[in-house]
Amino acid sequence: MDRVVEAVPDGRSAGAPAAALLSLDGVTVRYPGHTALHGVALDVAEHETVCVLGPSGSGKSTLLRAVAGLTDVASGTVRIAGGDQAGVPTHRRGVGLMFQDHQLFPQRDVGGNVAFGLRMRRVPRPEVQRRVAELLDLVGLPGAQRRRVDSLSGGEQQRVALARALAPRPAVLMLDEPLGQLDRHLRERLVVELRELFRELGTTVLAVTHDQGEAFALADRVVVMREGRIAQVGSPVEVWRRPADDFVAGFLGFRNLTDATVARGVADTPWGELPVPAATRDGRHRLLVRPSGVRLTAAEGAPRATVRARTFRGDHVLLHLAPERGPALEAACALGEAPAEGDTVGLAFDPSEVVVLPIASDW
Ligand SMILES: Nc1ncnc2c1ncn2[C@@H]1O[C@H](COP(=O)(O)OP(=O)(O)OP(=O)(O)O)[C@@H](O)[C@H]1O
Repeated sequence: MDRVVEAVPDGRSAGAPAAALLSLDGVTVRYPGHTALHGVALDVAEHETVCVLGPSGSGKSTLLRAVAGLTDVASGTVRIAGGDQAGVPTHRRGVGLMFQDHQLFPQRDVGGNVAFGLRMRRVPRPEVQRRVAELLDLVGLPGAQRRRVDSLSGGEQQRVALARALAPRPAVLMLDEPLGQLDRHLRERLVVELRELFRELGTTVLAVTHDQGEAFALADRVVVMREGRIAQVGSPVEVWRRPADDFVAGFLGFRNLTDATVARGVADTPWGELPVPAATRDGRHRLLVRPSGVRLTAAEGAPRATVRARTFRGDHVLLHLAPERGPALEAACALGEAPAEGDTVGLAFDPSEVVVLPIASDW
């Protein structure tokens, strides 16, 4: 039963890692007429990669900007290596930035752009050339030193911006949608290479991305934001297996969510009765049933559903089901066993794939 999961009560404030290089404490950011961050607390350990996820407008970019000193902090503290950054300008914070709107220098060629931070730090020319070549290889633009920036596609420019941010090997590298415009194939390759590179360089990374897959592949810990607050912090596995609440579960793409009343290990739900993890207390709960916990069965008397659609998911098929009772359900099904659209199937539920969430959120 190691896959039985209960929502972690402290999921919203998962433990601070040791030796925080970057530390936010009670950080509030206000724009005219709008509070974008509400007392955010977050520690990022040295050498750690933390990815911030969340819906549009939840404050992800504002969090990065507050750390970088690009946005005023109304209250609270940002510390880097223990030092309070209040009043410290961006260029003295030891942070490397790659932001969506961070333009390249159009008058410089690719090599000149990547070398910029190194030249500012008076790194010797042969070392600059070596590092620039190495970084351009890494981002998939080998030998592009002499190319004009305006001759590059948007995706290529993004790769140059990434190389430029990495070049000075900053203490904290901050990335806002670093791979946003790249095609999937390149993104997947770069995520793996970036992770290796960050490990090798010992870089501490705070990144914002819309792409869950990217965040989960890149991060040691993910932060899920909601309306200017942290909804959950944890390792990708923790967050995936134990979403702190309904919001996080929904944000991760889980659709099988329902209110339920539990008595003696059985939940009364709109889909009928289903078994829940043995440790679940009796009473009202919010339940998440993972698609892998919705099984098809030929058993007599099982609740029935019609297959509305099937989505190919690489190693399985996601079935979109219309149950006779209750709202739509998603079920993960092995490739060779997927029923056809329009088929009627029997349903069974696996309690080890049922997650018990808090009934109400205090947002
Ligand atoms: N300069 C500004 N003035 C006023 N409001 C702003 C400003 N910048 C951001 N906001 C607002 O603050 C909130 C948080 O914005 P932020 O850009 O941090 O969100 P985000 O999570 O990064 O969104 P996205 O994923 O769309 O980039 C939003 O409601 C946004 O409209």
